Amino acid sequence: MEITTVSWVVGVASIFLFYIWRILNLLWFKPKKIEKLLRDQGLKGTPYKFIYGDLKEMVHMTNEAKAKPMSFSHDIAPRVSPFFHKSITTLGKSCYTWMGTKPVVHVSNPTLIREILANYNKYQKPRGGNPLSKLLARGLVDVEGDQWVKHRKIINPAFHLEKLKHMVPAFYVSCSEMIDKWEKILSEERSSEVDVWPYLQTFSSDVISRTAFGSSFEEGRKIFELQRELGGLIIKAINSVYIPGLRFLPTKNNKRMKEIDQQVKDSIKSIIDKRVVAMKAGEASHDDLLGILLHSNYKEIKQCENNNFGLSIEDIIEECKLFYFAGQETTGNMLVWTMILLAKHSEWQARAREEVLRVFGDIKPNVDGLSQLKIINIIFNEVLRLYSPAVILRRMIHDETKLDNLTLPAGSIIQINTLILHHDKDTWGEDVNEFKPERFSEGVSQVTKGQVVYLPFGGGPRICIGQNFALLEAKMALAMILQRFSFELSFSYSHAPYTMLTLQPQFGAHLILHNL
Ligand code: HEM
Repeated sequence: MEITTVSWVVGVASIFLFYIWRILNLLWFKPKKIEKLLRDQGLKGTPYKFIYGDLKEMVHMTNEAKAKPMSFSHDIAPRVSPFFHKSITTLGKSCYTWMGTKPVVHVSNPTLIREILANYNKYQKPRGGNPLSKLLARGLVDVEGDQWVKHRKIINPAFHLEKLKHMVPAFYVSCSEMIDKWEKILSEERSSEVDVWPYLQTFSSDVISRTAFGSSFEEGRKIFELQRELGGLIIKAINSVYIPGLRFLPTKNNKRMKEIDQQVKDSIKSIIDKRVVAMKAGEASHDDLLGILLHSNYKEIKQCENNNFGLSIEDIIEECKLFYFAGQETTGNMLVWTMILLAKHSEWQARAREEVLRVFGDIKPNVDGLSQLKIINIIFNEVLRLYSPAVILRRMIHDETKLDNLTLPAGSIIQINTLILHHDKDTWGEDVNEFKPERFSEGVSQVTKGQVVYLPFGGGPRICIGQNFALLEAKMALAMILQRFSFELSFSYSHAPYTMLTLQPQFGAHLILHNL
């Protein structure tokens, strides 16, 4: 009896010690081993700190930077990415930091960046973070390997230039609605202060609702309002709590997030069901993103004569949700920074307006004319360099990988600091922090000398699928704005770029609009 009790106690103690060892290994010994491995290869980095890695310092530095606006300068990396900026400045352009227990290897060598972005099977999108972020966006951004090839092939036709032409009327209507609101504000006086940021957000959101769902625009708008609420709740959850596990409890916020997710899925499904019925009756439009996607999916299934080859309805729901998250905020941001920069650099605003008036006069902008806007093109290039909406690109390796002369352990995160690369003196020259659109006048590859150092839309096979869509939309909006208004910075404008997923003006974009 006693012997049985002793063996039972020994058994339980062994299991207990085994788990303690596994936890300690995961949280301490393994990261410390990785740290030594990276250091022994000559890479400098921050020392690993228990469980959190650099998370606490990152949050602290970000909060400190966010506490006050900066003076008007385009040298924004120290405010936007204070921790990564400091790490790269003090440890070198190639270094490592810690995201919890995972090493983050920062890569800035253009040849290695090219290799990472080209090999999408080896260097995959990071996984295993907060499961709540899955509610935000899945679809194309969240698949790998053959699945990604299949998704991208079916979705690609929706973004062909030929198809995008049909979306231009939706860009025009959404922008007219925004301009009407500004004209109403200015109806009493010739000039008025307007925070243009919320208007540009609504504009880019309406564009996606219209172009994604066509005639079901109003239903689409409601869906995207819910998605915006969901986005806010998710960011709050990710930012406010960093005690592992706590964010997954059934709190009021967490419950609301799941509720919205279900509502959004049900509503999109109902739009799709109606559309499929209309398609079968030969009455459906093929000119909006959903129509093109369903058509392309149907073709793929028919060609392969097997339902397994196409996307499921669940997949299509996720792609529709993704269009909103990937396309709304990014394009709104690009436009808001363009307006802020043109308000500050009035000579470029005048040159852009001159071009728009020369091409269109005061008539409605059309696709052919938009493709002739060269000054606006170089202005966008420079805005996307200085104020890139996506400030970092991340990849993860699942097996030990050789990158140049480094051996990177499985589970490492690879980080390409787009914003910091775009502000690197060694690449762009002494005037790196000046707004000089003319640097792009001979094209992007001329200024970058063909190197992979300019990545506002990412690069390689997984480059942004919506870049032509975004640029056409932004050109239409800017052309229409320049036809009607001139603008300058208001005294109440505070320069405070910061990231909430993408790069935004923290205190809005207060401009003085003048009726022309
Ligand atoms: C100025 C506007 C935009 C910017 C700056 C931007 C930026 C980016 C970047 C940097 C990536 C690559 C991410 C990575 O490699 O990890 C990306 C991917 C993507 N973007 Fe955009 N984007 C914009 C507009 C849009 C629009 C309008 C849409 C759709 C309506 C869109 C849909 C997507 C999708 C689906 C992907 C994933 C592609 C894939 O993984 O194959 N984006 N975007």
